Amino acid sequence: MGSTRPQRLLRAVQKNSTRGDPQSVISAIDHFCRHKEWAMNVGDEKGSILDGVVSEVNPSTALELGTYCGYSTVRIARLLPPGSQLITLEFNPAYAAVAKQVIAWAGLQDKVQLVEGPSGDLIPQMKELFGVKSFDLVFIDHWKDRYLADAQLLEECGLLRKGSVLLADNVICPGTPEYLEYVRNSPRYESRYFKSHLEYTQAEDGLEKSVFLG
Ligand SMILES: O=C(NC/C=C/[C@H]1O[C@@H](n2cnc(C(F)(F)F)c2)[C@H](O)[C@@H]1O)c1cc([N+](=O)[O-])cc(O)c1O
Ligand SMILES: [Mg+2]
Repeated sequence: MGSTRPQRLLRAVQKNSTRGDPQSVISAIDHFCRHKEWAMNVGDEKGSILDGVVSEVNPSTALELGTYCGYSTVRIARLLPPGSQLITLEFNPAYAAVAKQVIAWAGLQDKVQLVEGPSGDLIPQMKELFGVKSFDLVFIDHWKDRYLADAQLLEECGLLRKGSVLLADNVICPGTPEYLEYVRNSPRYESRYFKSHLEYTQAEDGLEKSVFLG
């Protein structure tokens, strides 16, 4: 059984970065994806926009939908203040296994709770499983046809408060048209588009930042 791309990405991290140094892990993944094998990480260009929003929000509780190999998990967790927590949801056990090792290699395992399963089941359990009152920041980067349903589920479960920030990847490429239409037209959100490029390419893509107004 040959290796998978996530496994090769993990090997590149262990070979080309320093244990306990998140920035070196980020650089090793970006180098691997730019020069060896493309992978669907948010990447360095959109990643800088993500960093800016994380720093601005300075969340005590953050949620990520779609861990994949843990690249954006590391980007977010490295910026979190002491005592804050990032919960990241991953559906695919093989991806979760790789992400756990990437997060541990970066030394960020104490700030991150990686939970395996479908968002539809897990989001309603956030309060009872982790004592979450509400999320200050949600980074949405999972299946594009789940963005809208999961944003509405977060609302319905009372997991958003006045000022909670949703940051969505890929709103242009591959695109999330119904989510975009919702957050841009709903009176419950103040939404803004950050134009960028699809990771490691020159294609247009961007992030949509939407503040929940309560
Ligand atoms: O399809 C893309 N991303 C889909 C990403 C999907 C990832 O989210 C996980 N997930 C599914 N449900 C959950 C939850 F939350 F339920 F646990 C987590 C999946 O297992 C997968 O690891 C994509 C594609 C391109 N591209 O250029 O094609 C570029 C990108 O940046 C992309 O993100
Ligand atoms: Mg993405």
